[in-house]
Amino acid sequence: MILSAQDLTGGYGTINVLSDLSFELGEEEVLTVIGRNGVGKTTLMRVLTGHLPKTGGTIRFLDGDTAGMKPYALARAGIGYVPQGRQIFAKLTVEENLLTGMRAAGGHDPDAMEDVLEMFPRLRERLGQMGGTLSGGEQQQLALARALCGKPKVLLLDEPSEGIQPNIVDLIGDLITRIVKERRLSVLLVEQNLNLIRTTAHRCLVMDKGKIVAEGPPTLLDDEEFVARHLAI
Ligand SMILES: Nc1ncnc2c1ncn2[C@@H]1O[C@H](COP(=O)(O)OP(=O)(O)OP(=O)(O)O)[C@@H](O)[C@H]1O
Repeated sequence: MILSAQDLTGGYGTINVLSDLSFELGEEEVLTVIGRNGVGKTTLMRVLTGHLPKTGGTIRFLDGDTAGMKPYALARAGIGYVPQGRQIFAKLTVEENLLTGMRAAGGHDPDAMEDVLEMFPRLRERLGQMGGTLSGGEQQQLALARALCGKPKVLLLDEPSEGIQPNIVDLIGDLITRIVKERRLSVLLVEQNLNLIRTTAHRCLVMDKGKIVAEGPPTLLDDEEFVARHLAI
């Protein structure tokens, strides 16, 4: 087990969105979090990465309690995060964006950049281009590459398929599978895209009203009624 939450609560001010939420992410596991709009998936990612405070419960990463750790400390410790909407720096070049990923994790390792560019030939061709002028699919690749530049041990991805055409979604799926195999990473993936879940996930957590209400293999998604109940599609 590399990352876990036990009885986690948290949210915005006095509004608790997460309600006694518990899960465990195993080593080299791709664990998908599914659930309808507004059940708290992004809130969970933000609490796990220290961008929102928890109000109760415990988060453990690599056998240590993360209580009190700020986002930069969690990034340095090895929690990589690609937020919803990608949030790359529009006015920085692709290369500068990648360097911010390295610095956020506390280092400057030219080999890390080279390793990442080997996975993303499209970005290598565009190192000098402004982030904001990339296509949506290229921006998602940049966000993923930037997180990988920090050599994380766990990657938290919030809806990487959002607003992206199907062939790039397939590419992102291949990259996730490759990253897990080659870098021995674990991935917590918030996703609504059935194809991406089916091709990458080892296990699914189903979230409703701030809690995990079910858990099982991706074959859960073969049940249309289940999909209609728990996915926002
Ligand atoms: N900054 C905020 N202040 C107050 N409430 C918020 C804030 N951001 C989100 N919420 C509320 O928290 C709840 C959970 O939102 P969250 O974004 O975590 O859901 P989600 O499952 O990620 O949804 P989606 O699938 O639409 O991205 C929602 O009711 C939302 O309105």
